Amino acid sequence: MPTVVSKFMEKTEQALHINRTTLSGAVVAAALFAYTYKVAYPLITRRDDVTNINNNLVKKNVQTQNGVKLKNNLSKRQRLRTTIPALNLQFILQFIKLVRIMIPNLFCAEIGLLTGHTTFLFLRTFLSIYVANLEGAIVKYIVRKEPKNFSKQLMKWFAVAIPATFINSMIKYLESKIALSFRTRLVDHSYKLYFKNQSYYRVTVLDGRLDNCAQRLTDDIETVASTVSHLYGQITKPMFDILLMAIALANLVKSRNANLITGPAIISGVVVFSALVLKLVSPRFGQLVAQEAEKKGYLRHVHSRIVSNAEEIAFYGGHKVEQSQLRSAFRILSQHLEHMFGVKLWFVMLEQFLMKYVWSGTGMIVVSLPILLAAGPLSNTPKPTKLMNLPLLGDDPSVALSAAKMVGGDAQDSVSERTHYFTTAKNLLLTGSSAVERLMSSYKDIVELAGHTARVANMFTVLEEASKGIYHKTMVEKKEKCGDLEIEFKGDQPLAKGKMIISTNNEIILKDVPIVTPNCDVVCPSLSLELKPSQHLLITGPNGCGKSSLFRILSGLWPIYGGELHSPKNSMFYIPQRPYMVIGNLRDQIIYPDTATDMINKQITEDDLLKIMRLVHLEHIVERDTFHQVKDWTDILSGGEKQRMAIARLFYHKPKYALLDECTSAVSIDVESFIYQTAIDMGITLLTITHRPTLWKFHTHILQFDGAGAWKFDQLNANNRLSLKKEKEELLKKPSTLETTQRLNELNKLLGEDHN
Ligand SMILES: Nc1ncnc2c1ncn2[C@@H]1O[C@H](COP(=O)(O)OP(=O)(O)OP(=O)(O)O)[C@@H](O)[C@H]1O
Repeated sequence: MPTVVSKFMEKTEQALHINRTTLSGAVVAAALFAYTYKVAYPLITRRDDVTNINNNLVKKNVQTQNGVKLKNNLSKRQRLRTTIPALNLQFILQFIKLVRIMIPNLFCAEIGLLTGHTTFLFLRTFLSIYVANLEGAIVKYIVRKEPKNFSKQLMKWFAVAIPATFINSMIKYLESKIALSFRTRLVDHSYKLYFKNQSYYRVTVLDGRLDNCAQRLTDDIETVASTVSHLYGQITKPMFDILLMAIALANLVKSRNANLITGPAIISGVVVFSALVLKLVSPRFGQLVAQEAEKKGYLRHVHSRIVSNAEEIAFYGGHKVEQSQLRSAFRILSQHLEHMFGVKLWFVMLEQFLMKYVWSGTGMIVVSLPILLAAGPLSNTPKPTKLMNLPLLGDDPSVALSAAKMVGGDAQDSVSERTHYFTTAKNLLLTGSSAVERLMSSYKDIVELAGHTARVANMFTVLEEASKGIYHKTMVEKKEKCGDLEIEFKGDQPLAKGKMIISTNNEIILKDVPIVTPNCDVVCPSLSLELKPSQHLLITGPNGCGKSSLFRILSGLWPIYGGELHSPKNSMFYIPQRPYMVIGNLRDQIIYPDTATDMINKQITEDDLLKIMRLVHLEHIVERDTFHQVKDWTDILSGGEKQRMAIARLFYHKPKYALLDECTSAVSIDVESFIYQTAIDMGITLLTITHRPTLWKFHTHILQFDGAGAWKFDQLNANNRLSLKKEKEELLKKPSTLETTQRLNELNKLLGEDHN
């Protein structure tokens, strides 16, 4: 072996015209380059990790209010490190999870598509070898000046072109079909999770783990599906190529009576060494693409905010601020891309150097070894090889003969025979090495896939957990005690220990239920009340005292951290101050969230809808636009019209309880009173948040929050009004503070004595 190495060095020195010292210097320089890269790169990414954490902290800091402090940064950083996407066990587990969604069983359509794709890939490998030989034969007949044979081969060549182009197109077609099929499976799965138990709300409000769910649901899923489909072909095809080339090459080398161990051993050694070097210096592509997706998502988010608030921004003339925010979001993305390009530049350079030059050089050395190390002029007449027997060469005897000559059939001319051997072996090696190159460069794609896989798999995990009521709101400082309320924590997360019970007698009962925000701020430590059907409740209190939060708790949107909530199933209908308008026609606005089929099943006709529209004084819209015009109703309807449309929705659904959150603030007082009376006549029990005293008379009970966690639940009658008057008189005697002024304003509104 040492003699082989020494001879190899000698030949290399001669070939490159350099001495041994220069050669050793080059090797040391290459090693130094690899080492520097390995040391420098982690430094770059370490800085990147910190930037990323700081960005996250700043973002979360803005979100956390009411004195909630940030948690220990160090443990966060450590946690972040462990979740950096890369080619590791975590990626494999996440990938298996996605594969089980994309290919649910062995008899699904995707397996059929993959089998078809594999068959076509295999056929292409055979076909390219066949075409290569056919081209060789064409060249041979040109050289021999045999027009008849030349035409015959050319006809074959054209005949082969038809299946060849068909196979190539089919490969592309099937790759796209597989990508779409995978995407459909992933999208179906994610939509199911996204809409299960209001997860779309929970992940945005209650959970802090998914920063931009829309980006993951669209772009990331698409990238995972198309990359997996592309990688399948990119890995399978080179494997076929390597296998077939290796068989052909082994037969060829055997024909030279050369050692079958040394050559493959050297090639394998070099390939393994290059793979190790590349792995060692490879940038964290997974992490980089995950960060890129996050930044793209943020840019998209800023754009969509401008679209949905265009009118407000235009009124304020806020284009400068919005433009600077858009620019800054784009700058963050472009800086990241620049950083990525820079990192890729060095890696691609090294990759090209190893794969294009080191491998080709090694290949040339290996195929030349049987010639260079031969003891004298070639004495053995090479035997016909198995290569000739391969069906790949076609059934034309002249082609087979030509191949036989190429691999050494012409014993009289040893120089030309050695040239033929070398050329054939080199061609086979080049095809094989380009296949290995494609396989190795797939590594980069796989690591990039890891980034997108991590984002999609994490999204599935968070959606699954959110639908089960498991949340992780990061950066919340433990507030174990607030007034009389103790919140129990498991690790970092507060435990929602309250009970939700379905009421069988249609009553709403709250027993010691605290109102706690998703940031764990306790707005009211304990609330108890009982409400029967037809007991209409008026809810009052200063801003931020928890009125709307009570509705969120009653609707089951927010978890309850203690006590018991009894409420009837599917019997509450919430109407906010700014009602939501759905995509669709006028009928869809009224019946939302019912569909047209639901409406037919309920035997409600368009005449009934027209009657409802008359009740809310919107019949002119039906006359103008009909029930079937699809328009952007959010922009077309005025604020008051939208509120009346939401009331039309209430009259259509006729729920047991209506949760009305200042939902008629833009409706004129006479129409408002009519609407309230109609709702009561329909048998709907009202829970109303309002500051309008004119609505007093429609309610039987009152719940008053004081803004400091205390509350009063009472019947609303003349006595009650008297007690409010008494409270006002006492307040007037006290020195004026912010609290007393606020309460006085509140009482004035309730008593209808607000003269401002
Ligand atoms: N999604 C949320 N995450 C964290 N805190 C929230 C969230 N929504 C509301 N809060 C906080 O909960 C508290 C009560 O809010 P709520 O909306 O119930 O007030 P409100 O009494 O309806 O006020 P207003 O009369 O102004 O509508 C406020 O301090 C608010 O900042």
